[in-house]
Amino acid sequence: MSAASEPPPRSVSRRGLLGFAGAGAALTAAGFVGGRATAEASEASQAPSAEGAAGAYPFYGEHQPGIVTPAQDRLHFAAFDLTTTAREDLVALLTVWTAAAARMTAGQLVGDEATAYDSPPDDTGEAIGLPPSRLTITFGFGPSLFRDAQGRDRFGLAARQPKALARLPHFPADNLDPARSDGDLCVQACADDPQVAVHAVRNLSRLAFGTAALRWSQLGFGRTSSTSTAQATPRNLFGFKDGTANLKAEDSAALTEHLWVGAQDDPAAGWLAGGSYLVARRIAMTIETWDRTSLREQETLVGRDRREGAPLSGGTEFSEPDFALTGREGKPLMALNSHVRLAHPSQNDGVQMLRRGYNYTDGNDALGRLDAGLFFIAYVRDPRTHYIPMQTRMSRQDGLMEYLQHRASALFAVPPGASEGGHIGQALFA
Ligand SMILES: C=CC1=C(C)c2cc3[nH]c(cc4nc(cc5[nH]c(cc1n2)c(C)c5CCC(=O)O)C(CCC(=O)O)=C4C)c(C)c3C=C
Ligand SMILES: [Fe+2]
Repeated sequence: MSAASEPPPRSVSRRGLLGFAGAGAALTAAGFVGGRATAEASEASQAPSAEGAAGAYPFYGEHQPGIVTPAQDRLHFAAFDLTTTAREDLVALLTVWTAAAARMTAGQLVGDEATAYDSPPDDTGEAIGLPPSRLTITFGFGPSLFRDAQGRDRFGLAARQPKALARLPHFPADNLDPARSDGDLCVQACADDPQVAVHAVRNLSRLAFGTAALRWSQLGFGRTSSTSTAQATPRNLFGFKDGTANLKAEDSAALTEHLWVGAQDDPAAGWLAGGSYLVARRIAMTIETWDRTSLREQETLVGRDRREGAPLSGGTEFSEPDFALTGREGKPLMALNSHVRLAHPSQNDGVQMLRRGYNYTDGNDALGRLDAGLFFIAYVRDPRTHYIPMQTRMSRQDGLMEYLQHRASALFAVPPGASEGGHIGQALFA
């Protein structure tokens, strides 16, 4: 389903209370899927929250939600490592996660509120009474799910590992923290309310207890992209519009060409057809230095003007840059080391990506400098053609790199959407 035909969010309140086997029995999928109807919980009588802010996207569909879905305002991203060695535990986890994700995106609690008074509640509770807030939950599989660091087949899946799913290479100037990089599984939770996004990751993490453990996580605020032509372009922490020339949900031909994995892309990994690849990079921005840089220099490095986001070669925000145009001194108006020039499809064999990143701030250092930046997320059809060459070139030549540090990195294969009654990644295990 293209985003243009994606059903609009429904307005509901977070209160339906279909049954859910508690955390202890969480991984017995049947206990979850067959859940008991227990509509008598106290929250069920709460008044629905305000309409309008209450949009709900369906979880099931051809593609996973949270990719071409109009980017929400908040992010909670998490990577998990499996602690089990049993394939059936992995399948049970994906089954339980799928059902829980469908419930939470619909604005429901994950479990049965009518649990024994002396047991911990099935749902952690902090989203009770909150609307769905356009929550989407998107799951991905890391290379280490297929083979461990020694190349051993962990779950009998190695033969089906996509060729493009390998740890990203070390790029020039990378300064990565391994503890914040990679992971067997990932969960991207996006919503307009941070509490709803955090609730989603927290409950999925809780359901994984005994099967998978949180490896790293990242909060994001302020989307740094538009994924629909209906959205206004937001700004990143450098103060520039970000997302202008992004792939947009309405351009279904471009999505087919650059975003979705095709059925013939990798015959051994046919299970990924209709899915995509998710690149995650935690990029620290030295904003104090940036803030002491002239506007002229800032705009030259980006290649666009700060106010309108128009290319420096002229026009308005959505005008195509003219890389041949030169100024009075004979220099190109779009500098050779400008970010937009180096990232433009014309410099990258025509490839495009769907960017879906968020701003982040995580405190400050002893000198009072903010630990802030961009949690870069991009979805691509094939990272070998659509990300790695561009990143290599940008790491070497992009003038913005003087103000950036890539601190974490991960790549995940994002399976297609699940159908009702099935689970995420089901075709991988068939
Ligand atoms: C390798 C991919 C990219 C990384 C990493 C990246 C980091 C990054 N970008 C900005 C700010 C802007 N990026 C803009 C455009 C843009 N960036 C990429 C790719 C990466 N960016 C692409 C493909 C594009 C589109 C290029 C085009 O077709 O014109 C812009 C301009 C506005 C826009 O079109 O979105 C800004 C501003 C930062 C600050 C950053 C790392 C922190
Ligand atoms: Fe960029």
